[in-house]
Amino acid sequence: MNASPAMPVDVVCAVIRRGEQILLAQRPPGKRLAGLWEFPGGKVDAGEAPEEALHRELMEELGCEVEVLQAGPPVLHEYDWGWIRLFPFVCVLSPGSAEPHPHEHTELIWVFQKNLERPDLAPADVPVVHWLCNPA
Ligand SMILES: Nc1nc2c([nH]c(=O)n2[C@@H]2O[C@H](COP(=O)(O)OP(=O)(O)OP(=O)(O)O)[C@@H](O)[C@H]2O)c(=O)[nH]1
Repeated sequence: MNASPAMPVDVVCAVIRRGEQILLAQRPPGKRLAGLWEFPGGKVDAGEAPEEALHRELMEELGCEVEVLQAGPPVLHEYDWGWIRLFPFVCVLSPGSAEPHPHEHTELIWVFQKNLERPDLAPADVPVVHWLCNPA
C-alpha cells in the first residue's frame, strides 16, 4: 500500500441499513485488521468509479445488490502500512436482492446504530460512525 496522504489507497464501504439496523462484517483471520468489524466494501480498482467498486465488492463479498441513498464524507486514515481514503455510502438492499452472505468475512451481524461505537471496529470506520450518529 502507498504511504503518502497525497496518494492514499481508495477504499469504498457500504453502510447498509435495514430499518434501524446496519450491517457489520468481521474481517477474517490472516488479513490486516483480522477479527475487527468493518462495513463491507474494498479497494477501488484503477479506472473504476467509487460507486462501481461498491457494487462489485458487495456482489463479490456478500452476493447482494444495493441502492445507494447517500455518499458520506471521505475519511483519510493512516495505518502502519499506509494511508487509505475511505468513501462511505449509505445504502439499502435493492428490492429482490439476495440476502447478504459472508463469502469472505468470518461473520455478518446487524446492529443498531447506537451500538456501532465499539472498540473492535476498524479504526478508519470510527469517523464514519461519528458522521452517522451526528449528521450535520
Ligand atoms: N472493506 C473495508 N475496508 C476497510 C474498512 N475500514 C478500513 O480501515 N478498511 C481497510 O481498507 C483496506 C482495503 O480493504 P480490502 O477489504 O480490499 O482489503 P483486503 O485486506 O481484503 O486486501 P489486502 O489484504 O490486499 O489489503 C483494508 O486494509 C481494510 O482494513 C471498511 O469499513 N471496509
